[in-house]
Amino acid sequence: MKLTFYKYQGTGNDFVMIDDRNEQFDINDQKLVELLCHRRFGVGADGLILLRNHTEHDFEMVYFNADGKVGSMCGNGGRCTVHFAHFLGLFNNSTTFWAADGLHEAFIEDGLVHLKMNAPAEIEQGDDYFFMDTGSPHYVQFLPEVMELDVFKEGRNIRYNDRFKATGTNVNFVEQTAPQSLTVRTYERGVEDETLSCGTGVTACAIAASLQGASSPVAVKVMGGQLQVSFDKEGEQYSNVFLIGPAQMVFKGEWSL
Ligand SMILES: N[C@@H](CCC[C@H](N)C(=O)O)C(=O)O
Repeated sequence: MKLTFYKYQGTGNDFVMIDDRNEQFDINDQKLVELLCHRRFGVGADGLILLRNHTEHDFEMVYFNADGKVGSMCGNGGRCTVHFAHFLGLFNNSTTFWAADGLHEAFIEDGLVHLKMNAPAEIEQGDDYFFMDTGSPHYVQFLPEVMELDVFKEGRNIRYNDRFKATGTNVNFVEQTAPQSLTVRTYERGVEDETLSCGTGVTACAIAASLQGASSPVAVKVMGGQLQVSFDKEGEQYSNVFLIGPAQMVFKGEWSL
């Protein structure tokens, strides 16, 4: 039996994408997801996404991390799934879809996917960090010269500290390069390594930057490209948070089961 898949990338965060509207994929097959994502024995990806039908919305996105476990929200994966849904003809101009953290709206304009993100319900601010959930949990730390940092080592230290080791967190290191511009590098839980981009992470970093004076939109450079985050802010309440950036179908393939 053959499994048809599409390889996607959004600013270098890459995914195995499967049209699973007939629900043939066994979501409990953690080993298969892990193998498909494996960079030597499989297709290679940071995560795997199933596009499924939804009773009230255009589609549902089911996201798995590269470790094979069902994940929380993935912002870049969401942007890629919107592109894929448009490719499949599931919407024309704008769409609504269901994901792990609930409802999302999106549209494609000038080749960029605009994905509405769920604003964090609360934001923890420590001496040298922010922590919030933008669909996935994110620890955010500002520092100078982020390109000099050993992100794998420093990210792993935080992800596996006493507070986070049980459920994990993603860890973002941010350099503010101009009042409205950030450079972000992220250690991702479930991949357990630095990835080239993390959409929910970039969203958290832009919100953290706005709490320190940045206004919307915030331009964010990541290892795999350029993203933008726009939002409305009233006090510490955020709404209309949009993650904006490119999404690309790289190739189509078949996996023999
Ligand atoms: N790459 C993602 C985040 C995916 C989820 C993350 N690995 C987690 O387990 O929290 C993104 O673009 O948001």
